[in-house]
Amino acid sequence: MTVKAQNLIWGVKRKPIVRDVSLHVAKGETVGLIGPNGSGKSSLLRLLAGLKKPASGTVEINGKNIAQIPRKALSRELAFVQQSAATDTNVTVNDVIRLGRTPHRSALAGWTEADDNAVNQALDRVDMATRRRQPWQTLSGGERQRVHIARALAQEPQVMFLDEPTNHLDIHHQIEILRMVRALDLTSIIALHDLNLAAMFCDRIVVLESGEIRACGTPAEVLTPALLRDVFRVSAEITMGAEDAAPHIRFAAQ
Ligand SMILES: Nc1ncnc2c1ncn2[C@@H]1O[C@H](COP(=O)(O)OP(=O)(O)OP(=O)(O)O)[C@@H](O)[C@H]1O
Repeated sequence: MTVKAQNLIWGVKRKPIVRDVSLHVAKGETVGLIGPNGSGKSSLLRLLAGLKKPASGTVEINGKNIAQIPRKALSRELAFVQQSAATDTNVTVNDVIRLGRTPHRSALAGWTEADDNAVNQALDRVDMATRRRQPWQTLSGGERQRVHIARALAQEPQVMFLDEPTNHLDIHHQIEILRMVRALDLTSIIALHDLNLAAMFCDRIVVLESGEIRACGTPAEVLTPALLRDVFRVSAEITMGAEDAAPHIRFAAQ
């Protein structure tokens, strides 16, 4: 599914937070959203996913304006993995992931084999199949994060929005989760702080600065020493990978 944002504007009181953002994401693309703290990444993701209403501008998923799609129908198409999402404490891993099936179920229908398959697959994908009975409150931060990703996968969306999904994860699981998201046959937009991971796993990168798109393109086009200096205020050297390998950023200590 394609995602198309046109002239999105959103703010709080008199403070503009997302300023005239237009963006087109192709079907199957993995797009990284990077930018300094407070640049508007989470706000933009929430606008794109229909969790916030823009002051003006539109978001279309596969050509349909999301403002006109009922919430439940929208939840069958797109999933959102929040930054450290809260979950009811008195539940198991399995319970949390089953919630991902809610948009696919009607009030009268029972739990189906398709629901079971989606939950089992999601558990396998995040490497949590052996933990399905574990109480949520006993999980580590990284395990909770993986369970939230599994809940989104159980939703079987066509578009996935992930807000810093690698927070709390060890390096193995950071790479595993991003590799998996990229390999899924869906469109994904991921807010990330680790620029090298963004370069490794994203087809394109969008750079936000003070709520505006500062740059947009392939990792090699976007991640230049000048942009890193101007937007992130760091000195860095970029080593270009051979053929289609990702560029690698080496940050200077000062
Ligand atoms: N509901 C709100 N009320 C007031 N200010 C808000 C609200 N939501 C976001 N902001 C402000 O908007 C700015 C952008 O926030 P946002 O969370 O979108 O940034 P971000 O790029 O995701 O940041 P980070 O990298 O720190 O997670 C911040 O200055 C934040 O304080």
